[in-house]
Amino acid sequence: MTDFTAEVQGVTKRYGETEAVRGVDLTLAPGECVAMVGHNGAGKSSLIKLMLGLTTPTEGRIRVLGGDPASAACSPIRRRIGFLPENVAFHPSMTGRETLDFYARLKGAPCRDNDALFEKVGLEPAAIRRRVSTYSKGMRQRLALAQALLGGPKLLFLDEPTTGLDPALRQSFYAIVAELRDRGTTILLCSHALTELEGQADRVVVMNRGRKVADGSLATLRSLAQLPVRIRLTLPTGDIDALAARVGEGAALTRLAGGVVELACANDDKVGLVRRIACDGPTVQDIEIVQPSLDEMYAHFLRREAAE
Ligand SMILES: Nc1ncnc2c1ncn2[C@@H]1O[C@H](COP(=O)(O)OP(=O)(O)OP(=O)(O)O)[C@@H](O)[C@H]1O
Repeated sequence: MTDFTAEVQGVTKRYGETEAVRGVDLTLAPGECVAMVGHNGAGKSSLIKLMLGLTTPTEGRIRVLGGDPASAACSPIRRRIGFLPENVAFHPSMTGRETLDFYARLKGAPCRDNDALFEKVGLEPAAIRRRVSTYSKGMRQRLALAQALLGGPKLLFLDEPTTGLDPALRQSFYAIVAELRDRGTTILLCSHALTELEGQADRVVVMNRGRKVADGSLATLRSLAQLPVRIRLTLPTGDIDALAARVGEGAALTRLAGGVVELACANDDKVGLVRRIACDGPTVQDIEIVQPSLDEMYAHFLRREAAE
């Protein structure tokens, strides 16, 4: 018996000549929210389909909620899994309520819980009565999320859930994700919108051409990547030369627009550098420390993989 909600061990998935997933090990612990990132064709959807039991591994082993998700005996397990696919297509002539009732029956979930689900995802009663063909992209995505939440899943797969949503909708979407995670739902979230994943995920898994090339918390990935930290300073233009003399060669200095200067240094050097600047140095009006973004770390791990 394993403590993990999902466990992928040495899994390879081949479609003919194409190796979509190559020797991947991955675990999802109960209540964890894990972000999976990777280029188009990196193998993210293939991995999700394997964990859903829609396909079977060419090599390796998968356990989800204590069983093999693809086995016929595990349909009770599959009922505890929610899935929001990348491109959701609902029948246009069905109303929101008819659609959710239909999926509830397929999943063996009680239709009486659907009103609570509509409320959770923010679909108003008037919208529920309308045909899906009249829905905006945001409303369709809310309905898709309600569909994924049918039956109160213990494990939730969200494939590109916020594509095409406006910033306010994305925020409300992530608020729902945070609430689910707080209640113990394990979540695997795929996205290309790396910046918005920062602060949402406990762990980030980076996929490249079917392989897992990095796996850890943002802090772990930052320390592995050893990318420079940027210190942005606003100061009078006349003081920039004095600043350059003071920081010496320990940090690369770049002049940005609006009297802003950026210093790039190793993370371990940043506190010492800020002290040197602050002590009787040039007149600094503002200071901002910018950690490497998930975009930069992602690019770093892909470069490293290519070099290897
Ligand atoms: N059913 C299939 N038959 C043949 N090849 C497939 C099949 N499904 C996926 N592939 C191939 O496997 C590789 C991985 O595809 P996958 O859809 O898993 O990537 P992805 O990371 O989800 O990409 P995207 O971000 O574009 O959704 C790609 O080369 C794709 O063409």
